[in-house]
Amino acid sequence: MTDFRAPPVSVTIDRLTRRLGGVTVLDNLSLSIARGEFMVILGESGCGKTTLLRQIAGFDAPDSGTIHFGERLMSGAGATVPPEKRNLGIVFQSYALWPHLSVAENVRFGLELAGLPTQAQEARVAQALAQVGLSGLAGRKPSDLSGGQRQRVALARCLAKAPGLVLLDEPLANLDPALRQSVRQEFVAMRRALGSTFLYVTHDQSEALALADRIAVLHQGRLAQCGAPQTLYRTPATAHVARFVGDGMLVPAVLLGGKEAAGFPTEIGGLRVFLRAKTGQEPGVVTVCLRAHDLEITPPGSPGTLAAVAGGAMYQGSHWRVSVSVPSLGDRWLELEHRVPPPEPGSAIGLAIRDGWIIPGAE
Ligand SMILES: Nc1ncnc2c1ncn2[C@@H]1O[C@H](COP(=O)(O)OP(=O)(O)OP(=O)(O)O)[C@@H](O)[C@H]1O
Repeated sequence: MTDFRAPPVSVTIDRLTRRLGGVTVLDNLSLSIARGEFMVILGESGCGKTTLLRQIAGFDAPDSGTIHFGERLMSGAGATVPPEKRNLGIVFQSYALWPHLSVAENVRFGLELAGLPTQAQEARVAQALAQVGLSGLAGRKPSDLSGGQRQRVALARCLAKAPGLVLLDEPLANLDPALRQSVRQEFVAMRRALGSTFLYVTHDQSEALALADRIAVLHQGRLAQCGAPQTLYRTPATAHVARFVGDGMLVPAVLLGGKEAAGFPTEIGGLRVFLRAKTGQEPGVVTVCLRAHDLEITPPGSPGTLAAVAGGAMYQGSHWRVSVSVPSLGDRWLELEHRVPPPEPGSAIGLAIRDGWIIPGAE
């Protein structure tokens, strides 16, 4: 069979600004997505994710800034290439299927518009439906499908079209947790089958961490950080990213000096520990991001630990998630992962800090 897939495109967003109803929804945003990359746009509700996707799809034009696909100017600087001329596949959370058409007709719809010969259309539809496991349901109407099956039809439509760029707007939002996991796997398979560039919008950090080559965190219409999932998790650029990706706990601290063999000497609540920091971080008051697995309960009074008090614990299967309160940090509550039954609430404990990341700059 001939390869009908469109080559993946790169997307370059340069200083894009969009104001809506007097609010700057996208604020001087620049972002480059490589050919064939799986980029996830992550951010809380209202940060501008859908507005950005609409800009890339060509449903809306920017106030300033440009969008290029490869070398080709798509939006801004006088250009407005309409959505149907952008060779896109779009998967919405609402599925956006035609209710009066069958599953196969929905998948075929875009191919008819593209003027593909009937036989080639049939072949692509059959192949796409087989890929998402819906061959047996080709004649059904969308109303006779489950939510997961409907979303698979939307994926099949995308597969059949084989575009250079696939945009996905919260595609799992309407599915229950069990289905989410399996449809998520479909995205991975679809990406492998198409080789297209994927741009996936979500507010769900676990989806982002699981799927992305790189994650772009959007905060109030600006790019807070863009990098590989591990980079965002281990070295968040801002307090917002630390909290939003991996539920980082933020504590005040004092960086005491430059890097030593064990790391950057830092004082947290009166305890001297060695942490990670960006090269060139100035000593002084800083904010530290701690993860639950960086903390450890020790016997009370153990050397090199903070005096703390055990709080409640929640059993999570492989471990307990335990809350502890630290008097020298103003009775701040921290959470940690504990592999054996935890101490009774109210018990005095020691708290060891094994790792932590100093948020760059003074916050
Ligand atoms: N046409 C409009 N007029 C005025 N404000 C708008 C308009 N469209 C969007 N906004 C505002 O712009 C902001 C960003 O909206 P957008 O839909 O892009 O956010 P989002 O990150 O996709 O949120 P969600 O995850 O809830 O879908 C919101 O505060 C929204 O209220």
